[in-house]
Order: sequence, then structure tokens, then C-alpha cells
Amino acid sequence: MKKDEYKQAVEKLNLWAYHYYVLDDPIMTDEVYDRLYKEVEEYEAAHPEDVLKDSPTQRVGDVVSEGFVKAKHLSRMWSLEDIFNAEELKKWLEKTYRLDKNVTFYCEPKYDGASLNLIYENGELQKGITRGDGTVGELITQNVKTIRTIPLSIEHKELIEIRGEVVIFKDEFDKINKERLKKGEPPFANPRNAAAGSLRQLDPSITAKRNLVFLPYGVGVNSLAHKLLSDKMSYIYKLGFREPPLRAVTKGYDEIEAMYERMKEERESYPMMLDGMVVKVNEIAAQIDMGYTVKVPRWAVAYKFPAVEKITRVKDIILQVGRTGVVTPVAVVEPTEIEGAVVERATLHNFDEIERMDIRIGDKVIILRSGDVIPKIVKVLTQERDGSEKKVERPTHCPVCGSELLQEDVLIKCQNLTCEARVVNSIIYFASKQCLNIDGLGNKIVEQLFNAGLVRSVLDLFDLSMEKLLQLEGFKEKKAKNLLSAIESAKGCELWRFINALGIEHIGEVASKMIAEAFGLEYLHVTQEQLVGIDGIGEEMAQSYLEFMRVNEETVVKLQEILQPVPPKKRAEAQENPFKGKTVVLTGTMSEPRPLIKERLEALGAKVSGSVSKKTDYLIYGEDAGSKYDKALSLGVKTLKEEEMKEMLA
Ligand SMILES: NC(=O)c1ccc[n+]([C@@H]2O[C@H](COP(=O)([O-])OP(=O)(O)OC[C@H]3O[C@@H](n4cnc5c(N)ncnc54)[C@H](O)[C@@H]3O)[C@@H](O)[C@H]2O)c1
Ligand SMILES: [Zn+2]
Repeated sequence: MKKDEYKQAVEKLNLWAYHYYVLDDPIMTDEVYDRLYKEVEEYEAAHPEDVLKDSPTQRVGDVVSEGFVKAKHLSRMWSLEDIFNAEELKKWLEKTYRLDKNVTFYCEPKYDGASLNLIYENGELQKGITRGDGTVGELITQNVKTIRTIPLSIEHKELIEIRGEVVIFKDEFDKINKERLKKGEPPFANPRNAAAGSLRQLDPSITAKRNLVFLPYGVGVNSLAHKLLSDKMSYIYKLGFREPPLRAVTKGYDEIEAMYERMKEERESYPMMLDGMVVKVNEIAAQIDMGYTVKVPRWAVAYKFPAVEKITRVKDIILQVGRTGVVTPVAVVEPTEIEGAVVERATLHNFDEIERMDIRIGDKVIILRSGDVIPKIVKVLTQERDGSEKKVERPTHCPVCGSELLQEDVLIKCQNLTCEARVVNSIIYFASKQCLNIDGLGNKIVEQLFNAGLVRSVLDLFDLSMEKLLQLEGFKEKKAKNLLSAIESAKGCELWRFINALGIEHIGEVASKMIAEAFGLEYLHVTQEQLVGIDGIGEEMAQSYLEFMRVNEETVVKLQEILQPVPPKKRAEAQENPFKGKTVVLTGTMSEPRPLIKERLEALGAKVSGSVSKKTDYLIYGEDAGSKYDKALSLGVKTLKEEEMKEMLA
């Protein structure tokens, strides 16, 4: 790096940091930011005389916004040095051991949110202040008081600063973004920005709605006598703060590495986003000896996890037609490695989203991959456009069969039941794990069977033969035999798998199980009333189920003959009793949890239904019985108090 390159790099970093910290709307990935930051650091180490005052290495990054009252922290807040691999950890440990060779290390998550300092005096929360420039931050006490994981008063009466991270849990983040999309507002790029943006609201009622969570990681001014950070933190958690999902004291390199691997593995299952693991010297006396640089403590380091966000380019936007006919746009992106997997596609949900984000073919975008889900585009780098980018039009005709598409809310649907894409995808679904679980019937093979004209519906699967399969490219005797025996072994499947495999809209695995349980092999001839009588099956589901069975009865019957699905085992025949064979409905508050009573009645041979109809034999009610009781009266259904039921059984 030359001197003028260094100056440009500092400018760039400051621009990115402005979008990140002030606007809560980054225009660059952390990975690219961190890389340039490292280069700037290296240049500065080699040319200390050139270091610019406004270099991001010289200060804690956040800025204090106009609009908030400023407040001073009682003691400074810091940033953290970052490391990215085992080698850098080794170097950091060497450096630390040179300062004190007897230390141990406290490891805890590095939460990805916004830092917050809480000042408690006389056991009362006095102030909440954002990190700001580390010395002065924004006073946001009113907002902070809306966060339920922050106690307004604590047992500890002496003055104390408790520091932590304000985050948004992943499921809450998804919920907020869905709502924002519905209202036509731009979604947050990631949970960090959502948390920071929600915390720094001039109107506390907005903060209150966002379900923020506070996770403490340290203290500022305090009079605690603990010699170890781990003990200090245990004390803080006992005061009523939320504990991290994982923390441990480690002895050195091997244990830290093991902890890092474990946290990296487990982080998907944590409710909050982590972007690394923080390693801190556990002995407070050693921490004090080691001290601070202008920006970070020498006794701590952030060991970052591999980036889940990358920059790539949208090469094309293609359309996929699913088994229900929904047409989904998918972005084809330049192959990009994220956490060991090469990403080539990103979901786009629907065309409203494409229009709202203004995603164009040729755009540079930030994609995010979390867990196994298909990556999504979180940001379009519009500042990188050169005018060659192309907008995509909303399709009017099915890309597969050419029939006219129907626009239904935000969904676009192909309504042609014989559309090749729909047929192929329903066969793939039929064979999938949660349905008939037929090994060897994946996308490619189904497409091949379809294109060769061998399989045009699920029924055709059972007409396949060795002879037919051997005509296909890539099929030798062994492969053909395996496939035939996998199809054969689907016979005698559990009934719920059979129902689920039909692919009825709104009827998934859970509903299929409930229907199989309730009706056994009578599943085909049920009424709307009987269906909604099952707890958990609503009107829409029932309608969809009945309509499907009406239209496809013939196919379903044939399939049943072939597959011979097995209904769930009936319970052992119950002894004679007043409830045997009766349909009962429970309502109101009972002396025991209702599921318990339900189970007992079922063991007696009763059918416990969720709603009252003419076919109900008894309505059994507890305290505060409401509309079901009224309905039973109006239908002339016999009602029994809980005690009366017990008497009948005595
Ligand atoms: N994408 C961009 O354009 C852009 C711009 C600026 C900064 N950034 C990102 O921000 C980072 C630098 O930001 P920073 O200086 O705020 O520091 P940081 O976020 O890397 O680390 C320091 C902060 O981590 C938080 N933290 C979470 N868990 C912690 C724990 N257990 N113990 C202590 N602290 C914990 C604290 O709030 C602390 O202030 C960079 O690594 C970069 O990735 C990105
Ligand atoms: Zn079609």
C-alpha cells in the first residue's frame, strides 16, 4: 500500500462505517471492511508517522447522532481486536503470555448487536447509554426501560456499570422483516442493524415493540471484589440478567480452539446471532496490568467466525414452478464460497420483493447464508452500478407450459394441472423423505423418467419394470433393481405418509398424522364437520382436503389399492363404560390439565373432538365454559360437569 492508497482506504472505511454505525444500513460486507482495515493497520505499523487522525484504527467507531442527548460513560467503553484463524490466535496468545505467563482465558459468545452501558445506583437503573465514541454516547434510558431483559432494579446497591450487547433474536428478526415487507417498508439487512436501529429510536414506543434482548458481557465502574472475571459474570447473571448459551474458562491454545469449534458448531441452534467468540484473560489483576491500546483492551480478543455474508453478482433471474404451481423467481449468482459451501443460487421469494429491492440482472449484491437454508440477497450495492444492469419483468405466462399465470396476492401461479413442472415436482414430493421416502427418486431421476415418457403421474411409478428402466441412459441392472425395490418397499407404508404424499395444499405432515389417527382407512369419506372436529384442523384446511379428495378420488383409491397403507394401531379394546364409543368435547378450566383428561377418556374408548356438533354425545365442561357450552345447549347435546363425568365412572 502506498501513501495515497492508504489515504483512500481510510476514506472508504470511514464511508462504510458511517453507513454501518450511523445509518444502521451497511453498504459493504464485514469481510471486505475487515480486510481493508487489516491492510490499513499494517501500513500504519510500518509508517507510524503517516497515521491519520481520523483513521478507524484510532477510535471506537460509533458516532453520536444529533437528536439524542449525550451522556458520558463513567469509565471508557472499548472495541475489540479481531482475529480470524488459529495462527492469529497463537500469535495473540504469545503476546499475552509475554505480559503474564500464568493467565487463564474466559470464553463467551461475541454477540452481533449494539453495545449498551447500564448505570445502576442504589440498586436502580439510572441511565442507559450507547457506546458512542467510547467516552460519550447517546442517552437512551427511556428506550432501554422498554427492554424486558433489563431489570429496572437489582439487589446490588453500590454504583455499577453493566455492559452488554442489545440483540434481536433470529426468529423475531424474521418476523419484523415480514411485517416491514407487508407494509412496504425496506427490511433490515441483518439482526445487528435491526437491533441497533430499534435501540436508537427517538420514540421509545417503537423500541418497545421490537422485543430486544440485553446480554451482558462485562462491567465498567464497579466495587466487586471478585478476582476472576468468570466469577464477576456469575454474580451479574444472578442479579437477574440473561446468561450466554455457552461460556467456559479455558487453559490455553488447545482448549480455546476446542471451545471455538464447539461454539461455531452450536451457534445455529442459539436464538441470537453470533459473529465470533470472545477470549478474555480471566484474572482481573492481570487485566489491569495489561491495560489498553487507544482502542482495544490488550487482555481480550474477538475470534471471528467465518463470514456468512459475501458479495457476488446476479447473473440471471430464473423462474421455478413448484408442485402447487407457484412460480418463484430465483437469482443465479456468480459462484461464491460461504463457510465451505459454494453458493450459486439465492431465493428471491416473489416479484414484489424484486421490485421493492430493485434487484437487476448484473447487480452486485450481498448474500447471506445461515444454516442450511438457501442464501438470500440482503442488499443491492446500487452504488456499484454502471448502467448495464437489466430490470426483470413480471412473467405473464408459465415458463414451462406457457399457460397464462394467475396473480394471487403476492403469489404468481400456473393453474395448469398437467404443467410438466407441477407434475414432476409432485412426483419428487411424493417420493421425498417426509412422504413415502423412496430412495433413489431424486430430482434428476424423476425428470429423466418423465422425459422418457415412462412416468407421467405417481401411478406410473408402480408400472415401472426392469425392462423399461434398462432403456434409460445410465441405468444398469443394479441401479434399476435398487430403484424397483425402493418403490416396492413403499407398499405397506404408514397411512399418514400416504396422505401427506398426496401433496394436498395446507395439509402437511402434522395434519396428515391427525387425519390418519382420527379416521384410519375411512380418511376418504369424511365430512367438513368431522374434519374441523379435530383440534388443529381449520376451515381452510378442511376445505382444501375435501376438494382434493373430490377431484382426485379415483386416483387416490387406485393408489391405496397399490400401496395398502397401514392405519395407526388402535388402542387395546376398552372395558365397557359409559364413554366407550362416544364422541365427547371438553371445554372450560378443569381440575387437571385437559390433555390428561383427554388421554384418559381416549383410553376408555371415547373419541375426543375439538368442536361441538350434532354428533357430539357429551360436552364435558369445567369452570368458565364459553361458546362450546352454548352451542351444545342449542344443539341439545347432553352436557356434563367434570364432577358428573367422574361420578359416572366411579
Ligand atoms: N460492513 C461495514 O461496512 C462495516 C463498517 C464498520 C464496521 N463493521 C464491522 O464492525 C466491526 C468493528 O466494529 P466495532 O469496533 O464496533 O467492534 P466489534 O463489533 O468488532 O467488537 C467490539 C464490540 O463487540 C461487542 N461484543 C459482543 N459480545 C461481546 C463480548 N462477549 N465481550 C465484549 N464485547 C462484546 C461489544 O459491543 C463491543 O463493543 C468490524 O469487525 C466490522 O466487521 C462493518
Ligand atoms: Zn405451467
